[in-house]
Amino acid sequence: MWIEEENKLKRNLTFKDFKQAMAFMNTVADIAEEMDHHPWWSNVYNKITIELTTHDAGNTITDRDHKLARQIDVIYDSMKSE
Ligand SMILES: C[C@H](O)[C@H](O)[C@H]1CNC2=NC(N)=NC(=O)C2=N1
Repeated sequence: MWIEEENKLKRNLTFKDFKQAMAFMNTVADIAEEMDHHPWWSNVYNKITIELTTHDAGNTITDRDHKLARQIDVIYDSMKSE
């Protein structure tokens, strides 16, 4: 699950394969645009590292980060069962 470190929420996710990781990123991208709140993330094959912090608040953790984190958990949990 998420850890709080260096004023960021951090989580590492693993997927079935690269395609599923990309599908996840595209789904989250839509949510991030709707929320106008965007992750810092990196992908290597079926693994994604995500860090959430709020730049507008001086790179601290705000409710916007927790809200996006919850949305990310919902999307990830829905894909794991695929
Ligand atoms: C101009 C734009 O609305 C702001 O820069 C938004 C965009 N996405 C953002 N994402 C994150 N993580 N933090 C922000 O403060 C933020 N601000």
